[in-house]
Amino acid sequence: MNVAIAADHGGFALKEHLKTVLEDLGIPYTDFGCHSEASVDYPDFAVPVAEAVARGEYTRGVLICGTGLGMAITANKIPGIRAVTVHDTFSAKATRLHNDSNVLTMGGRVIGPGLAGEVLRVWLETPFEGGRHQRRLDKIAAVEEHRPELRAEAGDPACPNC
Ligand SMILES: O=C(CO)[C@H](O)[C@H](O)[C@H](O)COP(=O)(O)O
Repeated sequence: MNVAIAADHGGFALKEHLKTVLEDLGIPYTDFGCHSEASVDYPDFAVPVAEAVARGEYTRGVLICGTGLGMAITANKIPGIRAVTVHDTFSAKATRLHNDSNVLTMGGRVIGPGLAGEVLRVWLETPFEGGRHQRRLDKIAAVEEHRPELRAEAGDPACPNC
């Protein structure tokens, strides 16, 4: 397990705290920036982290902006990325069990450091359940790959022309 972490200015302070949580958990990480509260653009940080996770260089990505939303929108443009914005531990557990999410985003203007650290810990420690959930992830991958034959094989009723 290793983690790529990044933030924009709205998430900088929370990123710094989450790095201490990763250190306490003994999980190695790389900080992709930013390195201050000076205004920056979140896509410039979401894309390198998402691409590094998609290439398999990191097991998981963690992206923090003001809300977590811009980071998630951007990261989900990268094939193979399942980025989720999560601010509670129930969803953190569920999205790992069911979605095998590989990028977690949070908002530094939304959540405090204590709960954010707990969300991160639960998200990192919960395994993917597989089974029926893998079938659903296969359908997402088929859409992402623009491969209607995969959607047809998967019996996707939302793809009537497959
Ligand atoms: O992308 C976002 C919203 O979906 C993030 O919260 C950004 O951090 C935010 O938009 C930055 O806003 P700012 O006014 O430039 O600080």
